[in-house]
Amino acid sequence: MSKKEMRILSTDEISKHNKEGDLWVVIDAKVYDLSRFAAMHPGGAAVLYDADVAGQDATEQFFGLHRLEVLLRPQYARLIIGTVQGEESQIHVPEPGDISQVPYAEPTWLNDGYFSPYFTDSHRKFQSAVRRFVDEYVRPDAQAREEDGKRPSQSVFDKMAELEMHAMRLGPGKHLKGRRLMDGLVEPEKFDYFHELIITQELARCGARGYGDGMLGGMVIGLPPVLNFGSEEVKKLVVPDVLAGKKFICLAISEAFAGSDVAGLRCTAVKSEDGKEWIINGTKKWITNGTFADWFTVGCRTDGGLTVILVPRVEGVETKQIKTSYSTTAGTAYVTFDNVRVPVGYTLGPEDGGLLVILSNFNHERWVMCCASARSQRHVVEECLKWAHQRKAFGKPLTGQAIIRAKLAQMIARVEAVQSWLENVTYQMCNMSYKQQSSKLAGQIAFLKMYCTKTAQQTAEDATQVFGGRGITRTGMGRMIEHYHRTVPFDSLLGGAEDVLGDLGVRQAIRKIPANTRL
Ligand code: HEM
Repeated sequence: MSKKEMRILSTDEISKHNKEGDLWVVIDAKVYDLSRFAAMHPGGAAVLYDADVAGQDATEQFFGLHRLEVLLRPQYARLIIGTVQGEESQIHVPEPGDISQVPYAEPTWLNDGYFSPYFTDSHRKFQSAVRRFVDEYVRPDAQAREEDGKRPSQSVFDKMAELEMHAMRLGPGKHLKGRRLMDGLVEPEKFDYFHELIITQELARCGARGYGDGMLGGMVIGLPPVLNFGSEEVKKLVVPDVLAGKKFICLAISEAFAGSDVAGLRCTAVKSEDGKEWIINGTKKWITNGTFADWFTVGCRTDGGLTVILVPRVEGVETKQIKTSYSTTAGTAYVTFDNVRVPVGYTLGPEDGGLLVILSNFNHERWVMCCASARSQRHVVEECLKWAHQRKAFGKPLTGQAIIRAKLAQMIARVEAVQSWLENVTYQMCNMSYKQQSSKLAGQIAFLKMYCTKTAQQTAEDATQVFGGRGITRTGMGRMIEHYHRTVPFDSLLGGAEDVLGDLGVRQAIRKIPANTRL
């Protein structure tokens, strides 16, 4: 209905429409005609004929039971016939790009009146553009694909490619040279890890974990070995199409036989008699984006150790979807290589020196996961604050219960700690050479990831208690919490299991204790 046709209705008039076949309800100063909808209402017709609802202002009841997004669906927005005389809508409908005004819903650097030693004007402009883009194009696709399990839409990949977002997700480096980043907002040489953190955190706000990995998680970990260790010929073959979002690549290391223990891999590569080809046999498991990948960066056992080899989807390569507890939109695959022949020129890094190739990428991969995990955790804090504020139980909002406030306190403290530590590590990355990062940050990043994912799980547990039954329901008020609680273990396993990482950090620290130190 156009604004012109909107009627201004008195509360007296509205209250007369309070029965079956003639039912009006007020929500946030807008009058909804539910006469025909009542029979189709998912919550049943009876609740709408209640004396407190029919012909009355049911705003509070509505928001105790539904998310704001319900009212924004076009089929429901059409039910509005007018507004209440002398009243104005009080509820803010977020616009693409908006910064949330809920305390702790944003990292401090994005809140008015707070300061940051790390984020510059360039980062702020960049954040604002990325958020608008994600709100407009990525979030709707994320929610739809998370439901139907298909991979992220090609139209979204294409739009991201126009802005060079795929290239930026690999971090600062030579691969950005000559590219127009975010419509020219950042010069390639000025792009740093804080810009990358922003992209990762903005994407994580979609609250769709399977989609988050489907959104080329495989590229973020599978392409760096090509960029850093591939021949010029191989790079030319692979990099342009992958960064244009036209072809897909994944990292294929873990197997049913070996996960964190990369030295125990069983997939083999042997040279053909003429020495010109590798012949690859074996299997890989949990390969993100594997179902739709055109290229696989594969860790293989060779005569003298491990070798990383780029494998195209050729004869002998097969991929099967693995059903995990997040959606199939991530394209998690079981991959089999059956006498697959690839040119020896596709070797990435030194023959038998693959361990270095694999390890060299771990810090960045884990740091990316920390960025996403910290932001998802914050999204849950926002959901809990909003819910506790609008939901009434025992005659008062949930925020009136001390036990709920205590849970919120822990959640907020955890997410603030995680983000502050993350920003510190990111600052170190911006100022260290790659070599320095490997020696000084491997332990820091391992601990940070361990801490991010431990606190994430505590927050998932607390949030589920705060939401009650809704926290275990896939639709409605608690759907974000149900999703988070179900998918939170992914971060604690992918890129290095929590306990393995903690141990790695301690072992590195022990090695660096000066030999001449004593209590
Ligand atoms: C414009 C008006 C309304 C629309 C479009 C609407 C729509 C919906 C939808 C789509 C659901 C499914 C759950 C979800 O997606 O959140 C639902 C559930 C429900 N609705 Fe409504 N509704 C309206 C008004 C009301 C009002 C005024 C009440 C007041 C009592 C109410 C009570 C319920 C209940 C009890 C449920 C079940 C909630 C649950 O399973 O947790 N609805 N409604």
